[in-house]
Amino acid sequence: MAEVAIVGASGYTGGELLRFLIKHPNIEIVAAASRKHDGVPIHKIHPHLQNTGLKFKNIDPEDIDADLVFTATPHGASMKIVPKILERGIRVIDLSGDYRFDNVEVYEKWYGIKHEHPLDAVYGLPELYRDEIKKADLVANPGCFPTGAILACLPLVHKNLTKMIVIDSKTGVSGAGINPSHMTHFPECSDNIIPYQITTHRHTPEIEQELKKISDVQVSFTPHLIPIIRGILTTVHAFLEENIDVEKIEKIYKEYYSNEPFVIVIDETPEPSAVRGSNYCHIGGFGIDKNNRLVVISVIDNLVKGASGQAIQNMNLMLGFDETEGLDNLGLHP
Ligand SMILES: NC(=O)C1=CN([C@@H]2O[C@H](COP(=O)(O)OP(=O)(O)OC[C@H]3O[C@@H](n4cnc5c(N)ncnc54)[C@H](OP(=O)(O)O)[C@@H]3O)[C@@H](O)[C@H]2O)C=CC1
Ligand SMILES: CC(=O)N[C@@H](CCC(=O)OP(=O)(O)O)C(=O)O
Repeated sequence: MAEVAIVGASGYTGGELLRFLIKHPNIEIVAAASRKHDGVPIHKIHPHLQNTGLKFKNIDPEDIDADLVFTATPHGASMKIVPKILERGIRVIDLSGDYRFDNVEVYEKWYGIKHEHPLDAVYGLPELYRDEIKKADLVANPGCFPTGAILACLPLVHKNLTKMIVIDSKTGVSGAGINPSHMTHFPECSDNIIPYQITTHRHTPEIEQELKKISDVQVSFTPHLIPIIRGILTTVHAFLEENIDVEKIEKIYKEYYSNEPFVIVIDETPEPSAVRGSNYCHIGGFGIDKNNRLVVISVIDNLVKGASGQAIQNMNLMLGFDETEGLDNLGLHP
């Protein structure tokens, strides 16, 4: 059994880590850290996790003893915690944006904060960096929008079929975490659609960083908050450099993802409800119009493939388990 701990266990992604790890056959949870809920049984905050015997503990990250620690903490907080854990020889998967950037100046510009402890990390998208993740001490788990967007674009950029990609994403409200804000207040976000951070969202440079490593593409990104709890639907508009049939595009996507356990290229139009609660990404909805604009749609659950499920996929790779162990949940529909 491998021993793991979760910092930020009282939050939404912390709750999802607990949900999957409780059932993982090779894992023992040795600490569910929370500053606010010391001694409180986890079901008082995560009411679906009954009869686990686990309690939150206000434990200093420096005192955690485990084989691997998940830091499910906000950006800015992770950079203060992660180095202290790594210094003690414990491997870390950080769910925040703090370690996702190759260039710390890009991070500081888009996040608007100074990075106190830059470190080398592996970007935790198994579909791109599986071999590097296996050996990594620090994995920077990708952002939720970048996961859905990058997966929807990878086959195209690998084949160099486009230089211009416009990404339009709709997200569920749980993407904003457990603490309410004006935008996530029920009367504001229900029965409504809220475009936000137009041209300024910090996931733009993250998507661009990974796609530009493969080919020279320009990326535009706009997020919208929609009144669902979980899920991200991303519509990619890619302006094609050559005339190509949509059937050929579908074939390229199916071949590219043929060996991936969690990415399925479907014949139907993707809908977020089909991946709710699961670690799957569905890609489909292919079409090409008279302007040679290709449309591709991806869906993920922001809390699972967009965060905690992907983090467990990375943990499985790091600890030498089957990549799909503990993630065999097919999801819920409707
Ligand atoms: N929600 C989502 O869909 C996704 C989130 N992420 C990222 O994952 C991380 C966690 O997100 P999420 O679970 O939604 O966030 P939440 O706000 O729901 O939970 C974060 C938890 O971290 C703890 N925390 C906050 N500040 C600190 C601190 N300074 N030191 C230690 N613990 C702290 C809090 O617990 P307590 O006060 O009890 O200690 C809190 O419950 C964030 O970086 C987020 O951006 C990534 C992808 C998707
Ligand atoms: C609805 C909502 O607010 N969503 C969040 C996405 C958070 C996330 O997953 O990304 P990070 O891990 O990079 O913080 C946002 O747009 O900032």
